[in-house]
Amino acid sequence: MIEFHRVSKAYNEVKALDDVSFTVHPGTVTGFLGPNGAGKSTAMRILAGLSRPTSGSATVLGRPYAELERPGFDVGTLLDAGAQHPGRTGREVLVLGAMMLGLPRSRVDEVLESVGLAGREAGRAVRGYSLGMRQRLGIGHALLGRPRVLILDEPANGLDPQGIQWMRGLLRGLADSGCAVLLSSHLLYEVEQVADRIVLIGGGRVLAEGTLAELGRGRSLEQTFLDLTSPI
Ligand SMILES: Nc1ncnc2c1ncn2[C@@H]1O[C@H](COP(=O)(O)OP(=O)(O)OP(=O)(O)O)[C@@H](O)[C@H]1O
Repeated sequence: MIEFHRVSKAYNEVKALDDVSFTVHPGTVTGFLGPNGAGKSTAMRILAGLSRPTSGSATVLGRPYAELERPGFDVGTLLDAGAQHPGRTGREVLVLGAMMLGLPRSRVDEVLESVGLAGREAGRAVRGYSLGMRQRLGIGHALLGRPRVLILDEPANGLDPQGIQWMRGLLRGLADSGCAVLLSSHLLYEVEQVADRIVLIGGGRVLAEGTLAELGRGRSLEQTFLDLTSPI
């Protein structure tokens, strides 16, 4: 479970988040949408303990990230696919992550297999990876500890059609097994395929929240997005 309770974040005079409240329940994928600069990354960074809210609270499984006792097993994050050291191989990145969690090497092999990077790809340096391969590695890193909560910032960026289809199945399977998944994306068609609920933000405020059917009322998600976020 993820909960934002009246979260605000100001960067000097810029209000990146303004009184944001919403909940992501176990067993669901929640699409987190909004135009550029809406505040999605800021909200996800606060949730993952990388930034502090000016006021309000963001919690994972009932606690702020910093207070989780087993963060690597509770929550998996993909906030920046470019964050891995370019000189490390994909396997090394995951081995380091597994070591930090006290997991066996066999878990690394399982994850490499499940994200489609097993074999030769695992032994290549990350600097030679395409964006899609980096996203797969980042998703694998997030999944290492079999977390119950996933925070994914634009994970479909750079994935090819097979990759997008794979990720759809992966997220659906994780949610069906009880995970709470928060997924930001600008690929509205993709979100429409996989999300159970939508949180739409603009200018740091929640503009709409609900199931696709509740939000759309017969419109496509793209049309709903444009209707709610376009200046009048
Ligand atoms: N470190 C920072 N310092 C100052 N302003 C910031 C900082 N980080 C974000 N902002 C501002 O906060 C607002 C929200 O930015 P944020 O990156 O959260 O939006 P976003 O919804 O993730 O956008 P995008 O879809 O473009 O990734 C923007 O006005 C941005 O300029």
